[in-house]
Amino acid sequence: MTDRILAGARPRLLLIGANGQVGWELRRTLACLGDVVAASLEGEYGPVIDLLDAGALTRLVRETKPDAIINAAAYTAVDKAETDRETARRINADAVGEMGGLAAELGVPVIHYSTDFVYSGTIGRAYTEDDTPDPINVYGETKLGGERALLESGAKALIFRTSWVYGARGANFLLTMRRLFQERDELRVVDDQIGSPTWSRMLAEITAQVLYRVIRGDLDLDEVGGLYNLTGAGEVSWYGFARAILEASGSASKLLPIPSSEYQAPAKRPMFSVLSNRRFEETFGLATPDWRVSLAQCLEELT
Ligand SMILES: NC(=O)C1=CN([C@@H]2O[C@H](COP(=O)(O)OP(=O)(O)OC[C@H]3O[C@@H](n4cnc5c(N)ncnc54)[C@H](OP(=O)(O)O)[C@@H]3O)[C@@H](O)[C@H]2O)C=CC1
Ligand SMILES: Cc1cn([C@H]2C[C@H](O)[C@@H](COP(=O)(O)OP(=O)(O)O[C@H]3O[C@@H](C)C(=O)[C@@H](O)[C@H]3O)O2)c(=O)[nH]c1=O
Repeated sequence: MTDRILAGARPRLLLIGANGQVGWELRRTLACLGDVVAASLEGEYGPVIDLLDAGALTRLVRETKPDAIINAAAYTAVDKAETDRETARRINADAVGEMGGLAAELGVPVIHYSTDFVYSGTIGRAYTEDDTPDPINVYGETKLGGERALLESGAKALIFRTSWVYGARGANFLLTMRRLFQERDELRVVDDQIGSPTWSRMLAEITAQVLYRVIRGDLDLDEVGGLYNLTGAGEVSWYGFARAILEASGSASKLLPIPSSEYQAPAKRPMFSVLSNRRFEETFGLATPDWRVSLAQCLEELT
């Protein structure tokens, strides 16, 4: 707990990446916990922050003097990252390490997100936090770099490794499928990549529940800080996820399962990247809903 909070002030929460899928939900959810300084690339809801601008993060953090930093910014264009490694590395790894250093200087916690793509997807069972990462694409490599840089920075940090994030806004598989079902009579989707879809709102809400306890001093990150898997419960292929979206949409489009070999993309994707949430559940006493439950709730908003 910072001196400001001990003195009775409302926590000041610096949210970075406030206009992304998860960031947009966090801006609303975190408002219950304190005053949110919602920074983003274009400055839609607060200060502008470009993580590629050397010195900008330091200026923002020193000016804001936050009681906690929540980082939802990232380079998430998986295919583009293959030919834009340097930019992805600076945003996903270097800036995250810098954030950790600044948080350590102020003695405030950082919450950050990582991905199932730190794994190759060849282990054949749900990954635990003890499994050794072995990314097979540039995005995954740079996100792994960010995890390590943050853990080595000396900051009190929570890293939530999540997967297959979707929601009612932003660039995501749910919205892409809904658009394509309108535009095309037939759609082919890979049926041999398995993972766990995660609703951006659910992730934001569960983050807020944990952060509430951290800010109050009920959870000590010297004890429980570190890496946690945190995804929607259950597993499905992209095809299975698309089918659930199709069935809810009432579209007459035809949906065909295909093997990954028939879907050409610049970046390789893991074939089985289900993550076990057990460590998160046991540590924080919270469990995520099955992906079908969250999908239905998200779709209620879109209809
Ligand atoms: N999407 C997914 O399926 C998954 C995401 N994650 C992780 O979850 C977190 C949140 O992801 P999600 O919300 O889906 O991602 P989004 O791509 O929706 O949001 C990322 C945000 O980062 C911003 N950003 C990009 N470059 C910069 C920069 N140079 N400076 C400042 N901001 C920048 C983007 O701005 P702009 O929109 O203006 O480009 C965007 O608002 C990330 O850490 C991601 O790696 C983990 C697993 C799955
Ligand atoms: C649009 C489309 C995609 N696909 C396949 C391609 C890919 O294997 C899978 C998902 O495609 P997308 O490009 O939407 O998603 P992708 O960029 O692979 O999603 C990943 O994003 C990053 C940020 C993460 O961290 C991961 O957890 C994961 O969510 O579906 C089809 O088979 N048919 C289609 O028509």
